[in-house]
Amino acid sequence: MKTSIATVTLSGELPDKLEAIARAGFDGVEIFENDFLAFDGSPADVGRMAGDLGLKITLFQPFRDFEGMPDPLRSRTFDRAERKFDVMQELGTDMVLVCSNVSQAALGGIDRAAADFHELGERAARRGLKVGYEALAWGRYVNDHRDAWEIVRRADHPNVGLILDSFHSLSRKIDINSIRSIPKEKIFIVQLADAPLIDMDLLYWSRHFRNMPGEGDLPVTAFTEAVASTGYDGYFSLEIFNDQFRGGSTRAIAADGHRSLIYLADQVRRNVHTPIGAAMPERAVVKGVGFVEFATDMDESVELVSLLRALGFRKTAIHRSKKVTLFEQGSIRILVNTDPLGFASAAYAVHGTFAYAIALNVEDAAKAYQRALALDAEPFRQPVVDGELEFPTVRGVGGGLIYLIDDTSPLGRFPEIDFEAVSDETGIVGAGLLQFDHVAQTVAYDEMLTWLLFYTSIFETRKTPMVDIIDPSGIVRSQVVENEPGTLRITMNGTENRRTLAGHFIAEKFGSGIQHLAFSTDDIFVTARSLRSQGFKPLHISPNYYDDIEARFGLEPDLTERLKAENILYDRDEHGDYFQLYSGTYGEGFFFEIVERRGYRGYGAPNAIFRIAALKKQMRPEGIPKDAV
Ligand SMILES: O=C(O)c1ccc(O)c(O)c1
Ligand SMILES: [Mg+2]
Repeated sequence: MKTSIATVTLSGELPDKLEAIARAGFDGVEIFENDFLAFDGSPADVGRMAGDLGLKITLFQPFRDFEGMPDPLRSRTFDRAERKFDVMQELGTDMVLVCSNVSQAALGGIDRAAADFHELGERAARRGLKVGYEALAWGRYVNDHRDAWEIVRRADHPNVGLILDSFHSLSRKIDINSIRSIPKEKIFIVQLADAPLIDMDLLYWSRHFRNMPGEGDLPVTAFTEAVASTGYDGYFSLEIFNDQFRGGSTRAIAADGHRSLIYLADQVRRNVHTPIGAAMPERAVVKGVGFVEFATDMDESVELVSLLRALGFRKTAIHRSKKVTLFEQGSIRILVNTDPLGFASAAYAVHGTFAYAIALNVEDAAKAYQRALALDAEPFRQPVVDGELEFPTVRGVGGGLIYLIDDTSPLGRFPEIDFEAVSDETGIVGAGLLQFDHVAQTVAYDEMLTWLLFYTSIFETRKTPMVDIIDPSGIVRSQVVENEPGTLRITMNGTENRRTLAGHFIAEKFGSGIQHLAFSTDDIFVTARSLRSQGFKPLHISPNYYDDIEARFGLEPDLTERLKAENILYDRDEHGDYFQLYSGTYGEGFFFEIVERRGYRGYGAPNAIFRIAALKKQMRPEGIPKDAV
């Protein structure tokens, strides 16, 4: 797939945009006229900058309100076009995008528009240029690619072709099969954008809420499949108008864009066997969370370890060459790394005690790694001692690590190979914790789409609709990435407001990362009792909560009493019941959760407000300012 992106997608000045676009790996760039007008240099300077970076200028755009104008406006639009052609020739691009007319002055009529395009084609041809016509979803007469195509067909000029833009076609639910019969040489370029499904005015939706393919809800893959079925082998160009992107990190947004196109090409290649993308292994099937590793130091590890012990974890092994201890319960493994050397200690120096790494147990770690790299994941390596394992590793949220392990290679036997078994003399008995239920990451709001695309493109997962979590100090957006069997569940909470619990965590931890770990049990009451006997102090939940849920769900008073006695939260969905028990907070707001699912598929979002209020109350003395609650 030949990739391109419009400068309008990114924030910053034109040179920064071009640099980020080249660095992300795009082949081409669409120069948006406003970016050029705001730039203090000649068209030739822009052309040279792009050329030096190895970027082809795929398009100059937009040229507005052209077709169907009555005289004398008509002759003026042709004069305007000639001026644009001058700029294009200096820039070194051969194509201009003409978007359908929105002017009140415009006259309708397919033949009139076709005649105008024929003449424009003649003028363009004299200079060796091409004209592409795009139907804006809100065009006055032309707002459907089928009509734009009919105009292009009747214009009947080799220098006039069609520009398809997934947003305009999909936002208006136009049958995309209509694309299949368009001759590929008449499709001059294809623009791609996704968007979340929001019921709003088309123009406003398009100008503010577009996002990268795979980040929204539109069937962009099916659209691209229809384009691919024509044999089209030109550029696929991202054109994303998004307020957040225009205020975001230029490089990060460009990188997301490139990833989105690789992933899209991979899906199209698999679905319709059209070789539009490079072959790569399938999305990795995750069988479970292999372990979570904390970075800490000797002093701070004391409190963490006592919390793990209170949760019923036993020390089972120590690393052969590093200061790393393995704790286990059920199939849950937690590593506590106090080694003064290496990445963990660097992560600790920046963030304090922190769950900085997570191992995903996949079917085939080598293949998963290959796919991650094909999708632009950043590889990570550090020296390992001879005879010890080297996990394939990529950088994850907040600069943390994602190790890839499997059961088919020696990687899965790391506890025997890299560790030496020890026996825990503390007499700790387990509390019935079985496995990781979910890993909750708190991320800066403007990184949520980045990580959503990262997880869903590399791993066999799906996203669930974003929900709003009510923090007493503001809204936190929550997005789940999970797989069908529930062996990988990641919740991402995003916020910009540092008075929320999530925002406080990001601010004090210097960035995004894992804020809580949830473990499963198959009997929450037995677990709660056993934890209590070992000195675990659950998060105290207000008695008012229990009066409310008794009424809301029609619970038996006896059950309500048991929940209240153990500070267990309750929720229910159409699949079953959910029970949640929380620890207090540790450090800047890290905590543990224990859940029992009886068929329930969600994450207890309705309980979040009560849980957050209780956590904040507990943190208040040294944590969040009192007025934050
Ligand atoms: O919003 C617009 O005006 C606009 C302009 C050019 C495009 O290619 C487009 O898709 C939208
Ligand atoms: Mg467009």
